[in-house]
Amino acid sequence: RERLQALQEEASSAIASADDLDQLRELKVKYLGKKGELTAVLRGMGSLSPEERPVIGGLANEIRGKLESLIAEKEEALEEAALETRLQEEKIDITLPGVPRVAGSIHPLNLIIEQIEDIFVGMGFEVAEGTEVEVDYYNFEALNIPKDHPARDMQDSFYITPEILLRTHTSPVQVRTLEAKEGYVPVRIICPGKVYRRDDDDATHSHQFTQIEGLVVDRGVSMSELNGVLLSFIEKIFGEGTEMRLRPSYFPFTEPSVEVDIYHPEKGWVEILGAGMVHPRVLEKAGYNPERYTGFAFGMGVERIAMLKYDIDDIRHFYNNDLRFLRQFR
Ligand SMILES: CNC(=O)COc1cccc(Nc2cc(Cl)ccn2)c1
Repeated sequence: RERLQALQEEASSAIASADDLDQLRELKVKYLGKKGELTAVLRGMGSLSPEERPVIGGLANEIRGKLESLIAEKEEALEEAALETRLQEEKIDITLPGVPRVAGSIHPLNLIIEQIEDIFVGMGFEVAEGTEVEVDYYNFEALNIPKDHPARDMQDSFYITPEILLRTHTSPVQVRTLEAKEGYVPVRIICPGKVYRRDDDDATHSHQFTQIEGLVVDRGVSMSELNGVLLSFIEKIFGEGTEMRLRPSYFPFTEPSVEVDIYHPEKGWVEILGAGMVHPRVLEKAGYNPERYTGFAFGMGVERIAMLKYDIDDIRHFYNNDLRFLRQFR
């Protein structure tokens, strides 16, 4: 009897002080398991007298029941505590702002190039591209720019050898395309690309900039078609109702030549591109009979268009890769 009492005391306090489920499980095996201490007592009952056996057996079973419910309560309490701990540790504050996904974005120059390409492709133009390193013939000679013309001076162009240079416009691509078309019409192309000039580098000039030229050659192409194509382009880029005007100008490769202005609400009339009817000598050199075919061409600086459209004050922003600038074009 005393052994049972002592065992109950010992087991009850051990259960009460168990601080995790594993300990509790060990106690369950230790006291109530097949080789447990209580089971051992029950086995040892053979040595008791017949009148003592039922009393001790009853007491032992009573103790077993008590210990089992103590363990069950403790188990529940420990599970409760474990859940509470997890709820505390794994708690998340759903009102916190999400983690921003840093996404890339298209460079503003490429944005504008894509817009301009889409507009002209919508008017039946194809996009033609070519190398940035060119030879003198295609960059100057073929465009009716004679050897002694100022544009060919060393201070204006980057020469690699006396015959090889960085192209100063994308016109060479136009000429090469004309040659490839071998006199077939219609030619309707636009040529975007990087071009290089030795101007000094300042807020409005950069050694490297991006130009887009357009060219149409067919039978009976007229200045009025040029006018219509340009007006349609300007309305799409700068918005319906944008006013356009043409001023007489001069380029060696077009005759007549014009400079095209748009009316900017703050800046007034600003030049955005040059154009003209393709000079007969340029057609001839490219294999087109100027008696039979006529054409028009135009050229624009993409940075200039972008600066006007997005109100950018310094062309160098396009090349400094300052994220504060680039992020504005997400
Ligand atoms: C920024 N202003 C400009 O870039 C002005 O560029 C222009 C103006 C007029 C014509 C052209 N291109 C051209 C091309 C051929 Cl193949 C024949 C005749 N002309 C480019």
